[in-house]
Amino acid sequence: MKFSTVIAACRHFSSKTSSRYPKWTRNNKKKSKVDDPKTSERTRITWTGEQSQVLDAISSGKSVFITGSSGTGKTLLLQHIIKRLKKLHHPSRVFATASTGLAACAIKGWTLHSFAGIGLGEDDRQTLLLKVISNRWAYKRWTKARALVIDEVSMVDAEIFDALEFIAREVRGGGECDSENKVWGGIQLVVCGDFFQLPPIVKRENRKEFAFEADCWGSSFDMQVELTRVFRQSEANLVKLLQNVRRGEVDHEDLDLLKKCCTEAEPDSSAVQLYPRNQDVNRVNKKKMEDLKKPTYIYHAHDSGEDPWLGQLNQGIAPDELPLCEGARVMLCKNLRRTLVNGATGTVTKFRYDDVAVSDLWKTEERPRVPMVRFDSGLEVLIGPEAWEIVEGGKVVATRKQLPLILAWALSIHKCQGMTLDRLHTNLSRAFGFGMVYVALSRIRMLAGLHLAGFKPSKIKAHPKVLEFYQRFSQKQDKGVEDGGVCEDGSGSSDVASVSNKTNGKDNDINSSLIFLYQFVEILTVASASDHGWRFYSYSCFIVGTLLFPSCTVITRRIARKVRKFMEYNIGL
Ligand SMILES: Nc1ncnc2c1ncn2[C@@H]1O[C@H](COP(=O)(O)OP(=O)(O)OP(=O)(O)O)[C@@H](O)[C@H]1O
Repeated sequence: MKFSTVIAACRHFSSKTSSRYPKWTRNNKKKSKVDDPKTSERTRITWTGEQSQVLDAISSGKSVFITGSSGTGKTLLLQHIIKRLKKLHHPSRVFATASTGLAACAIKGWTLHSFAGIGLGEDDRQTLLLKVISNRWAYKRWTKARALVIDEVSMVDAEIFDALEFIAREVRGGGECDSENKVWGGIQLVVCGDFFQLPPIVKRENRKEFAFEADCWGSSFDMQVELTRVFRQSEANLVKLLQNVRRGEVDHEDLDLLKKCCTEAEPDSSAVQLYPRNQDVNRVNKKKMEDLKKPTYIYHAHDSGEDPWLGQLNQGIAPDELPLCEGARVMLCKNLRRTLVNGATGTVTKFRYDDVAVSDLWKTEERPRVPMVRFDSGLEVLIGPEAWEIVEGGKVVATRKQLPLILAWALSIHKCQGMTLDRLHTNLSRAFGFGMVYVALSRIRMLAGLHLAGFKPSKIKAHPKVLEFYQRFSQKQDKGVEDGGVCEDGSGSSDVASVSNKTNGKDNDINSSLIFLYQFVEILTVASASDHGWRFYSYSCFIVGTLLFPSCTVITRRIARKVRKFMEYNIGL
């Protein structure tokens, strides 16, 4: 049999069986501590049954939709899923994205739009596809991806969701996986979010609003799971109140609880103030600055780049103009290091001259000053300017340089999604749209930490389509029809999920071996045509040798990974 025939057969088999399965890291018997489904020793997390089932499903290559009310650990679980996906596939082939910049920061990922290369995403899907194809970097990301994570899906509309699926299928069709007709082009998809929280901003009329209305939604997932255990709050009456607010159906008991939280007193200085509208946020922050009666330094952002991207900088997180004085409450709007992350709050203690940190900024000043911030964690740090970039087609098209701080006595509700707060002061009488009251209230840990300056029961509302979606969702779970239906008590459909996982596990073992063999043959082919042939041949001989002795499997895998990395970086495979 000819060598090329063997390759063709292997290629065919691997695409038929499992293009979305990982190639090199299957059957790792020795699990890392962080990835143990039950316990993560490093952070002392005990996963619930539902969370463990999701992790198992991810390991067996399934596409999963994870939902659940606020504080059920979706983001935490997602962070571990990303680590696991990176081990399963390869870090460079796993793309973590979120619909907003803040949510993207929480998972150290991209915004969905910038990953996809679809600009603002307002065109029809054919135009968006052309945009991706003409953008070398975006095209490469799509072809390279083995796994795609999308967080805060409640803010992604149905048409974008369908367009992305179309792009994935078209771009990857006939590629390495020959996954033309596979949904999402064979990418393992992990989508997370709570549709009762903030909805997408839909500018065009008649545009389908929610991602679950997308044509491809049903076929995109092997498993859909609702996490039901709330971790953020432990008080039973608060958990019940929030569950009812989420569904827009509060009773007298809930209203009484909320009334008890209403206060006319000035908020505690350590409480974060949340408002539905930016005007209120700016008004409160300005007034607080004035009350301090301290010399104020104004930091103007330095922007460079081309239109229309320059205009987009103003929609970003870093403010155009940042007034600061001693005693100002601030929040970090960029991850600086592991202990200083986006969302960390603190107080400006003093200003220091720092010629180096601000050498290319604020040159007009006699001597540039930067603020020293004491964060609530106790850390005191001098904060220098940072850069935010908008990248299109691998090219930086606009840059903003500014201090990575925003005033934080008050914040907009859109900026607080995903946060956990100990003390919250809010006026929800001007809330607009669905889910806003729920997002604001569900930030707090305890009722004692909640102070309401204004509140109207009529502002508590859930979207009828979302209610219907979750009703259908729980009916499916109850019947155990869906593959991945997981019930809180572990009954019913959870059994269906585990059986299906086991069957897939067996298949995966076979797929894994075949894919491994296919990769090996592929390496030999490339090796024979490459300048680095001698190196590949020696690696290959080693692989063949160790394959004959099963006890050497670990070494084989290490070598195999090394070969693959080498090929990726040197030959661009
Ligand atoms: N299995 C677990 N064991 C212990 N604590 C957990 C577990 N899962 C989540 N938590 C904790 O619960 C809190 C809320 O988690 P997280 O922020 O991930 O929730 P979320 O569902 O993403 O909330 P939101 O929808 O509001 O963003 C965090 O403090 C997290 O550490």
